Order: sequence, then structure tokens, then C-alpha cells
Amino acid sequence: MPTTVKLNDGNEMPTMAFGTGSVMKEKEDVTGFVEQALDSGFDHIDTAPIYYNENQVGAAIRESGLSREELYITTKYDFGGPIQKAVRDSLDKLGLKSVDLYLIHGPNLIEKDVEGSWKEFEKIKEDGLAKSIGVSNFNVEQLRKVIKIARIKPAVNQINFNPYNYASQKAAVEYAAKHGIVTAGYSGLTPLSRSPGGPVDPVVSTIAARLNVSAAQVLLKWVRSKGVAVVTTSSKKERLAEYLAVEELPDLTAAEIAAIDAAGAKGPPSTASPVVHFL
Ligand SMILES: NC(=O)c1ccc[n+]([C@@H]2O[C@H](COP(=O)([O-])OP(=O)(O)OC[C@H]3O[C@@H](n4cnc5c(N)ncnc54)[C@H](O)[C@@H]3O)[C@@H](O)[C@H]2O)c1
Ligand SMILES: OCCc1c[nH]c2ccccc12
Repeated sequence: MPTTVKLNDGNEMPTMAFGTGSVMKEKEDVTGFVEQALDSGFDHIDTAPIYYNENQVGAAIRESGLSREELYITTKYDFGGPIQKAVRDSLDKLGLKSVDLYLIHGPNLIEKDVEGSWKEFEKIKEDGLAKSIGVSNFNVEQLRKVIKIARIKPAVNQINFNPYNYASQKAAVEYAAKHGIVTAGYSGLTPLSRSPGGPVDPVVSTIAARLNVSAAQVLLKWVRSKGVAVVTTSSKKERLAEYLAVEELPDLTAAEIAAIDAAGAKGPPSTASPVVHFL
């Protein structure tokens, strides 16, 4: 049974999510990849309207034969427009009566009316269309604005979180934790995927050799060591098994965590592909 974290609304969220937003080529059909992830033991799927695959995620869920209670589904508000219509559109595409977690995909989607928008999110939870509500890509100031007016606090903030941006994301993680908000981190494998060849690589390799695990497992273990849940992905079955084994691996030592922090603070190699801000 995958590990879960307790959210501030009493619900539990599996700490290892399979993301459908980026592995695959633009507009590639992800149905088979989601089926493979569910087959491998993932029970948390992360999607969004802007990934244009909620219908495919829905098909994979039905194909898996898993019951609704065995699955945790996250989707997001990201195209703008009326929020109640957006959530109903997502539920229609997914073929579900409710999602487990509904996130605001980025702060600018609600900046014109933070209070009114968050009230719509609170209504979604109260109406049972989402069991939990949260945000994504929010910094401390943006979290503060929501918390100030919230009757129901966000349960989760999903952000880019890897050794190369740890120095700048640390404050958001700590602020969230202080307010009982769980941080979920995407792009945790940046040193392997987008920015290979940087100062984090040799540090991760040394730790991987000591533990006899993969570099990806060391990086995800590092994410978990910061109290951050994981959203990752792969089209490869072997990697899915690696990711799922992370919770059972021995913890990194404090010195190893500090060594990754220090290497990450030096920044990514200059060859790194630039971070693209979609939202
Ligand atoms: N909320 C947001 O704004 C937002 C933004 C980006 C992503 N996401 C979500 O997070 C998910 C994961 O994002 P990501 O893809 O950036 O995560 P990630 O950093 O975990 O990268 C996953 C990629 O790393 C590759 N990888 C794994 N091991 C490797 C190795 N040894 N060498 C080279 N490559 C390796 C995988 O094959 C996969 O393509 C997305 O699918 C999406 O669901 C959300
Ligand atoms: O989750 C936001 C970043 C992202 C990942 N995959 C995408 C596809 C289209 C638009 C944005 C994204």
C-alpha cells in the first residue's frame, strides 16, 4: 500500500503521484502510460485540463478495474472562466463524480479576485466535487493572500522542487508547513532530465553507490527528506518500480542531504534548458 500524508482537512494523500503533464510528446495519448502506472502500483494520478488528457486518464482508470476508493485523482483549474463550470468539465472528461484534489494551477488565474475565486473553491469542496482543494505554483506572498481570506485553507501547494531551486523554494515549503499545508514537488528529477552535467550529479552518484540505488531514487528521497510529496513520471516500467520503492529505502543521512543542498545552491549547469513558465 503506497504511503500517504494526512492533509489539514483530514483526508490522506498518497505521497507518490504519477504525472501526466510532461513525459510524453506533445498531445501523445497517455492512456497506456497511465494504465501502466496503475498496474505498477501508483494510486495517485496528476492531470490538468491544459494537458489535454483528462479523458485519457478517465479511460485508463476504467480500464484498470480499480475501484474509486483505491484511487487518488488530482486535477486543476487552469483555463480561466467560471470555476464551477471548469470543475464539472473536468469531472465529465474524467468520468468521475468527484476528484480527490482540485488545484488552482497558477496564482495569476485568481489574482484579479483572490477572495471570490477561493470562495468558489470552498464551494467545490462543500458540494463534494473535490474532497480537498489547494493551489499550485504559489509563493509565500500568494499563499498568505489566500490564507488571510480562507474559511477552508488550501490543503496542498504543488510547486517545482529540486536541488537547483531549493534555495528559492525553501521559504514557500516552510511557510506552507507552518500553516498545515502539504507541499507537493514536481520536476524533482531536474538534475537528471532537464539539467544534467551540473554540480548535483557527482554528489547524487556517490550516495546512489553507497545505497546501491538509482540516482532518481536518491533525488526523490531528497525531496521526501524535505517533507515534500512527489509528483513524477515515466513511460518506462522499470523507472515506475524505482519511484515506488523510494518510500521503503533507508533515509539519506543529514550530511548527504546537506551535500545535495550545497551542490544545488551552486546552480544548474549553463547548458540547462530554461524553465518555462506556463501559468
Ligand atoms: N503544477 C505544475 O505547474 C506542474 C508543472 C510541471 C509538472 N507538473 C506535474 O508533475 C509531473 C512530473 O513533472 P516532471 O516531468 O517535470 O518531473 P520529473 O522531474 O520527476 O521528471 C520526470 C522525467 O525524468 C525522467 N527520468 C527519470 N529517471 C531518469 C534518468 N535516470 N535519466 C534521465 N531522465 C530520467 C523520466 O523519464 C521523466 O521523463 C508532470 O507530469 C505533471 O503532472 C506540474
Ligand atoms: O503543469 C504545468 C506545466 C505543464 C506541464 N505540461 C504542460 C502541458 C501544457 C501546458 C503546461 C504544462
